[in-house]
Amino acid sequence: ELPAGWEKRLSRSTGVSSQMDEIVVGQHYYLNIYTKESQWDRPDKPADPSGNGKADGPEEVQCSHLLVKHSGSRRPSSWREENITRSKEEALEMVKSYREQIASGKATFAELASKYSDCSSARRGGDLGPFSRGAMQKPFEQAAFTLKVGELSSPVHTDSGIHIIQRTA
Ligand SMILES: N=C(N)NCCC[C@H](NC(=O)[C@@H]1CCC/C1=C\[C@H](COP(=O)(O)O)NC(=O)[C@@H](N)Cc1ccccc1)C(N)=O
Repeated sequence: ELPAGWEKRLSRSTGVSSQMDEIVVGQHYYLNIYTKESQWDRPDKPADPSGNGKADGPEEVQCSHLLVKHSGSRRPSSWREENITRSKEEALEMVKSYREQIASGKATFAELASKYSDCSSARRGGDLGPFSRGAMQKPFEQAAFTLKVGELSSPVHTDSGIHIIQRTA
């Protein structure tokens, strides 16, 4: 029997949580149901309800993003283009090209976002301002809260289209 406040879980995906060093699939780990912190070692005492607060990463992040919409976007229209018909594949190629230009220093994030982003935040160089969990679509949130400050995401797919995200704070 587990001490109170713990649940035994099976790690189905890699990167179960930031506390885990090695990343394995199919291993059991233990979840503190209060703080959502996880650990590999079987707990020998009741879970501590007062988390140390570092487990879930920052409460709030600030990001800029460059969004390329496609025919499958939930709203295939933007300030740039009334009716967006490009394919998802084409959008992905464009996003990869923008990412490469930014990563190589050929262009700044703000330059490309203000020219090419299909989001109204283009007029602010892609800046979305600060946001906490629960504001953005899940794939976007997961990527944003995993990035370190200054880091550039790989292409992120949401119902809006394909994003490159840069965490700025
Ligand atoms: N700051 C917030 N809380 N604003 C509400 C965010 C709603 C949220 N949006 C998203 O998850 C994606 C990722 C980032 C932008 C975005 C989508 C769309 C474009 O896609 P579409 O909706 O045509 O499919 N842009 C927006 O929402 C813009 N207002 C973001 C923004 C623009 C200017 C200043 C600040 C924020 C959602 N839950 O749908």
